[in-house]
Amino acid sequence: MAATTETPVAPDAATAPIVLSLTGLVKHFGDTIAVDGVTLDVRRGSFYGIVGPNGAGKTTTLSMVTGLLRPDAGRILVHGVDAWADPVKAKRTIGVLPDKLRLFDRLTGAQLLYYAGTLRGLKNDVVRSRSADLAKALGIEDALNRLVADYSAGMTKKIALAAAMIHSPRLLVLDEPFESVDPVSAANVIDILQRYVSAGGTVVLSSHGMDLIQRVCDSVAIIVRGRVLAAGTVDEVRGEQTLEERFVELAGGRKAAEGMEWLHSFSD
Ligand SMILES: Nc1ncnc2c1ncn2[C@@H]1O[C@H](COP(=O)(O)OP(=O)(O)OP(=O)(O)O)[C@@H](O)[C@H]1O
Repeated sequence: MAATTETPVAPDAATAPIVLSLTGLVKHFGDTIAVDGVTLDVRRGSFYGIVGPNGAGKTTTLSMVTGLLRPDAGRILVHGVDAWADPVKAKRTIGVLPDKLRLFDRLTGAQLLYYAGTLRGLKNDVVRSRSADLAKALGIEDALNRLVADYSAGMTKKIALAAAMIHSPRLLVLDEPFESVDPVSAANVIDILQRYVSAGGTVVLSSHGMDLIQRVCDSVAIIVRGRVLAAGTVDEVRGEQTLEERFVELAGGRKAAEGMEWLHSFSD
């Protein structure tokens, strides 16, 4: 894909404060090193993409940022607050869309949003009006009174996204927000997020959608085997290539489709 003039502009490094700072993050699971010294800075007003192959450590990194997993080593500062020394203060400013959605799915969508909003200290009427706004923007108004357990995958993602945003956090950490979401809804969500970023919010998201990251994000980090192999503005990271080409290069290239002839010898 050719370079576009629409590439989002990264916040000015000289003036925009760092709202999320990761230094030397490490996480092991037994003998597996899931995250191996991740260091990243995200500035206010940034739309920051995290990409990497399956198993690269993206979810593990984001889970440490949002307080779901304790790091073995390293430091996370959210708006200058150490996320593991003072998690209550740090979490107040974050909205989280976790990867494995563990929602209270015996609640209706409206009840889930009510729970999310009141947990964050919002008054009843504020929760109700924001729930209505979010449901309308995400196209799930008709589903608000149905049990979340009965939602489709995309609808579940949307209600979780609404729950992450309802308290208008300064920083949104979204793990694969567009997975299972249809293209029209994804475009609506992007629109909402772009307006949020223009107003000074910050988005950090992981995704496998290289075109989407290249189009929407101003900055990106490519994580491979638990390490940041490239980070910076999207244009810095991709250089003369598309982001996808750069990603494939750093991830070790594509494997030639050799062998597997058995798959073409149809057994019936
Ligand atoms: N709870 C866990 N117990 C054991 N190993 C884990 C656990 N969570 C993650 N891992 C391992 O850590 C590594 C990184 O996983 P992670 O889920 O962070 O990758 P990812 O980049 O988010 O991948 P994907 O793109 O497939 O979602 C993988 O090898 C994974 O098997």
